[in-house]
Amino acid sequence: MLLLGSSSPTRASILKNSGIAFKQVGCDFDEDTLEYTVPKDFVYHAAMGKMQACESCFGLDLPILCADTVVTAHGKILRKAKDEAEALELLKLQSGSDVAIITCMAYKSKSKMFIDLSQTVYRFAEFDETDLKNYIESGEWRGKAGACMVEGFCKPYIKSVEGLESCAMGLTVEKILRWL
Ligand SMILES: Nc1nc2c(ncn2[C@@H]2O[C@H](COP(=O)(O)OP(=O)(O)OP(=O)(O)O)[C@@H](O)[C@H]2O)c(=O)[nH]1
Repeated sequence: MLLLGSSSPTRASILKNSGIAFKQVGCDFDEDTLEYTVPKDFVYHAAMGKMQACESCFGLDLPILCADTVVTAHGKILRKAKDEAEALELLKLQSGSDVAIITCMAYKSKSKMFIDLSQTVYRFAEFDETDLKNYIESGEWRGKAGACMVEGFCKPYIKSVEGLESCAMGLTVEKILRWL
C-alpha cells in the first residue's frame, strides 16, 4: 500500500489499472512559487516540493508517491489551462508540432527513495478546427497539463511517438512497478 500524494484522477486511474494498492491524499504545494524555466528543472522541483509537503503532513509510515507533469512545445512550458481561451491557446501551440510531455516522479519510503524523470515525444498533425472547438466545449481538457489528452482528443493526430503513454498521462507506471 502506498500514499498517492496527488489530486489527479488520471494518476489514480493509472495506479488502479495497474493493480497497485494506494490511498489518494492531497498535498499542499504551490507550483506557482517555482521560477524554473527549464521544463525538466520545473517538474523535478515541483515533484520534490510535493513530496516534502506530503511527508510533513503524513510521515513515512506508508511510502509516498508524488509526480509533476508539464507539456513543452516551441520551447514553452505548458501547464494546466485556467479557462477555455487559454486551453485553445495551448492546444494551438501543439497543433502540427513536436511536443514533449515530461513527468518527474518521486517515491519515498523509510528505507529507500526513487526519482524518475521521463519524457514522451509526440509529433502531432494539425488539429481539426471543429474537433478542437468540440474538445474545448467538452471541458475534458480541465486539469490536464497543456490541455492535452493523449489517450483522447490528441490520439487521432499522433503521427509519431517516442516514449511511454503512461509518462504522457502523468505517471510512468512501468517504472513504479520496478520500485515496489
Ligand atoms: N488524462 C490525461 N491526463 C493528463 C495528460 N497529460 C497530463 N495529464 C494530467 O495533467 C496533470 C498535470 O498537472 P500536475 O500539476 O502534474 O498534477 P495535478 O493534476 O495538479 O495533481 P497534483 O499531483 O495534485 O499536483 C496531471 O493530473 C496529469 O495526470 C493526458 O494526456 N491525459
